[in-house]
Amino acid sequence: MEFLLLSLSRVLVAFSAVLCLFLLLILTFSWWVFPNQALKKLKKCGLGGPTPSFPLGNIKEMKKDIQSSVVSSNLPHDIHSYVFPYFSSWQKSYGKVFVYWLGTEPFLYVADPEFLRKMSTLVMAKEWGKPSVFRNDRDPMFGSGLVMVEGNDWIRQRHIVAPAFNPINLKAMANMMVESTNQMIDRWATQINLGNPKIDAEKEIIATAGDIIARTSFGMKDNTAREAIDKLQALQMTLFKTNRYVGVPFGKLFEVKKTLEAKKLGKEIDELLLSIIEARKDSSTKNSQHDLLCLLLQNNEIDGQLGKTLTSRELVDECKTFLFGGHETSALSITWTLLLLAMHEDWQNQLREEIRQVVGTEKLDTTLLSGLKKMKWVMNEALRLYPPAPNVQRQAREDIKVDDKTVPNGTNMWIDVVAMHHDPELWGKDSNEFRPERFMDDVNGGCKHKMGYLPFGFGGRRCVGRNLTFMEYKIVLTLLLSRFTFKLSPGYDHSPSIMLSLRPTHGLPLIVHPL
Ligand code: HEM
Repeated sequence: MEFLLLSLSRVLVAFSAVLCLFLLLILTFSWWVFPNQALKKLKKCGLGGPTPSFPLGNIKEMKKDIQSSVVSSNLPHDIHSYVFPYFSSWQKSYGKVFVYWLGTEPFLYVADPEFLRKMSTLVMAKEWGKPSVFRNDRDPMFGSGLVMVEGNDWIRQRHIVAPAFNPINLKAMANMMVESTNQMIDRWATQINLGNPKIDAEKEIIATAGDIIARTSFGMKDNTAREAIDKLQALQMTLFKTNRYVGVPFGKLFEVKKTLEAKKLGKEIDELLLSIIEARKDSSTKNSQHDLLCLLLQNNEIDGQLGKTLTSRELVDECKTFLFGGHETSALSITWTLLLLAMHEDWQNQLREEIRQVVGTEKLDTTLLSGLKKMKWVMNEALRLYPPAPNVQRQAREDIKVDDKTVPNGTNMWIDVVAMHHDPELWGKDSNEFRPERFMDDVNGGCKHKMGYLPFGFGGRRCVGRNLTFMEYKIVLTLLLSRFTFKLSPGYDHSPSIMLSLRPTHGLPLIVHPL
């Protein structure tokens, strides 16, 4: 018996030793050998950048730079070195195209529109990848929805999703937008009547945009949709407000609690959305409503005959993408505009006058909104100075040769939209000033390169929801400007920050007065 126990313990010791050796080998290869091979290859391909340390890559410097960055009080719109201090300082040493590392994942930084143009003439939309490291990390938020999917699956999904956003379908959603905005206006009026003209505009606009996207996605102010939006916001906090180590091998082990929390929230959101979708499929009114879900289900039926459909899983992921992507970005484009208009009362007055001339002062006729030209310039300028989506991402799925450089297959790409939108070489000396008239005669705002202005991304993967945003933007601004005048509250603290999207960290308090 004693002999048996002794033999068993020896086997266990030997097994543990082999296991440790195996783990050590995995760590050595993933933390050292593979990243070093990739680093050498990138250098050989002509791509330099800050030296990474393994296994964190350049994460340490990035975190340190964020803590020490200060927004310039003279030039409040010169935000690049504030929101991306590390990119701003690396640009000075390595130029507008270089490689940096998130853990053991190489990222090609691009702030040169000509480099981007050359790459995108070589790679078609369906051939681009989305960084696997982000796809994996953000799975609870976007799943395999249109934002993340690649190849033939992307073509199939885009083919079904894009028609839902055509102008005729969007027109049918305008009334829902007007109704939600009017409810916000009533709240503001009540608060002002009670003697409190200080409105937390960011919070209000985010809530209203949430209402609008719940209605445009699911047709009604469904509490289930509202609950899903609240959970998506909690998920965003969990994923982007923590000290996580994306790209670092086994990085999730540093934040097990947050990872599990994100998974749980993702699952709860999926269940909520699935219940809405299944109920709609069984509903007798499924074909008579004018919301995005109804349009997706209709397109699904038509395309089903060609064997191209969205599965229930994909429908859930699409709805999740609309709820989060469509809500947050649109709300921020309006919020940043309110900041800019509060700082430039002359533009408030110009827009008010345009509204009076084009749409009048009676009940809003949304078919007239396309005549609001100056409002479009203001929107474009706000999206330039404060792009809600501050970067665009891709991953190379083949070697891409641009002049003397080769971007190897598998390299992730981070296209720095904030940098390009503020670059004086592209926009001139006044690149950090609010000058909507630069868009008067040019949809690119006079940018010296047609790929230097990318608020909605580029190529075949450009944002599918932009027309919905334009309509929402014009409705909310028209109704607000027709009722109120506003200026910045003295308590406003200008500190934009990145939480996936570009947000005002401490909200936007405005002092609002009825006209
Ligand atoms: C101001 C508002 C918005 C901004 C700034 C914005 C920005 C973007 C950007 C930068 C991309 C990535 C494009 C690329 O990779 O080249 C994108 C993609 C996308 N957006 Fe938007 N977006 C906005 C509104 C919306 C709305 C309202 C919806 C839907 C309700 C939406 C749904 C999507 C979807 C589904 C994609 C993926 C498209 C694809 O990969 O084929 N977005 N958006």
